[in-house]
Amino acid sequence: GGPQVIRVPRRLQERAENVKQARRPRTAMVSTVRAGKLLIKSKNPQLNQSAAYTLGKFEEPVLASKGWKHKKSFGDYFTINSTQDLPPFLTRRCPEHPGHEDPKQPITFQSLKLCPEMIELLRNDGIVQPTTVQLQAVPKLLRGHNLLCAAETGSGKTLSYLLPVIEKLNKDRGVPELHDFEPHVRSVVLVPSRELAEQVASVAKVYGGPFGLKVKVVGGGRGVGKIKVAFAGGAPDIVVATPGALYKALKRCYLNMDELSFLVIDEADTMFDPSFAGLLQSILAHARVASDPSETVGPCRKAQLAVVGATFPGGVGEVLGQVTDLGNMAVIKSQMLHFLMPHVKQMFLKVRGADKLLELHEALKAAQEGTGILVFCNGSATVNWLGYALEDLRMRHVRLQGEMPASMRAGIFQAFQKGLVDVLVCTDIASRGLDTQRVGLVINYDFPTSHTDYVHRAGRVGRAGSSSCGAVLSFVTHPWDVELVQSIETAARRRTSLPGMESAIREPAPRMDSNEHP
Ligand SMILES: Nc1ncnc2c1ncn2[C@@H]1O[C@H](COP(=O)(O)OP(=O)(O)OP(=O)(O)O)[C@@H](O)[C@H]1O
Repeated sequence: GGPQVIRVPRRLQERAENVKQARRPRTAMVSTVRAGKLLIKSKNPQLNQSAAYTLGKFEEPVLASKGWKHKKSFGDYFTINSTQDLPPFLTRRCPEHPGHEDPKQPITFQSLKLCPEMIELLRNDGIVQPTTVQLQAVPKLLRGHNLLCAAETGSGKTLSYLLPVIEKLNKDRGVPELHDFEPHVRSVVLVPSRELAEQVASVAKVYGGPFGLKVKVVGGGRGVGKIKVAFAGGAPDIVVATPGALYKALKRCYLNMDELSFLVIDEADTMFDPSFAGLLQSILAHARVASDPSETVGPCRKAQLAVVGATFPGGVGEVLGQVTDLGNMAVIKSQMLHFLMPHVKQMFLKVRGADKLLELHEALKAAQEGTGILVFCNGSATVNWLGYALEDLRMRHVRLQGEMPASMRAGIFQAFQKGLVDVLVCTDIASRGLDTQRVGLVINYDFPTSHTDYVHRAGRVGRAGSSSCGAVLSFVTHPWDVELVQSIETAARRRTSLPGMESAIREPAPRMDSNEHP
């Protein structure tokens, strides 16, 4: 007979069509490109994503870096474009700020109740409007609170604690020095590297010096003699120190923290990292930390504690909860914490290990003369090797890594900072806290091994006071780099914070009672 006709019921037909739809590649279904600026620009234009496109809540983004574990992907690239010209932490107007009468007027430092001399000093440096973190932190510290302050890189955290510290030290001159042999220090700022200590101390001198406050800096690696000398001339008002050096000074009684009014722990996540945590606890044992503002006044006053940082990955809250009562700390957390910076262009290039030097050379040659460039490597050996390779290519640069002797490290960062040389090849030692207003380009020669390191390295550009927003160029070589790249790309496309860092501050671990310790 004739051909057999099988009739498929209409309902079944519809269902089959639905399945086909769902199986169709997503790119063919949803175009992520709209009119206007691109957020993600990929080598394959199909994978571009417009700034105007919003990803659905349950929609999985299609990533430009999807196949990057595969060898075929070498030569592929994509860019996360900047979507705004100004950094998010600059305040223009803030109608919600109490005491700010006219919401149309920009807020100035006047509204922060700093003394007129200080406001004048700031104005001389072109600092007129407080950043969001300064706006929140300064009043809290002036009122005597302990503070946990989490705000993005380059948002002006240094002044947010130094200004109230200086203001209060200036107003309250303390008791005259009685015991010369053991100088009493009134405030201590702890930072993880000697370069950062120098930098914070120089800011403290600029704004504390005119009020007659004495600032000293002590860093490790130079023997106890140097530490002793630093305190030989009597008690400084502000000591900026690395934990190792401060601990030595305390142990040998070159310094005493009995009359301490302020203890600041900057770059908190590094400081609470296992490599420093023990030392930090020993230091904290020398300080009497106030548990509320009423204890910070009077003859038996205790010290205010400020813990400051740009990244608070999971775990920090726990360690912190063991050294201080988190319940009594005022918490400031900026809205953009752990987000990719929207004002910085970030490029990712999948490149073979053997081609990295060539790509780096091209990028350095293409950069505008006079632009500061940081080239990050994951280890000291790579910094040294790359240094020799760049010498062969006659590319002028300086190097900074933690395994250099302290004498060699001295002055290197300043030389770069002053613009004597444009290229600094370094490890993550330079990613933490160093203020690099002149840096226009960060190059990840080696891809960082954590989100935290990516955020801090990228945070060396686009800082408050920088003239341009700058850019980040990352070389991606190994399959194990790819997952991190993919999660960064996903966060960019979804406009969310980087994963794994969200809850560290909001949900601190409950405080462990001392008698519960094993
Ligand atoms: N209100 C302001 N207006 C303009 N520039 C400012 C202001 N406050 C600070 N700055 C400048 O911004 C730069 C960055 O500040 P700072 O080094 O304190 O950033 P940070 O938040 O500590 O960053 P990081 O997390 O990288 O340590 C400094 O050069 C500082 O002088």
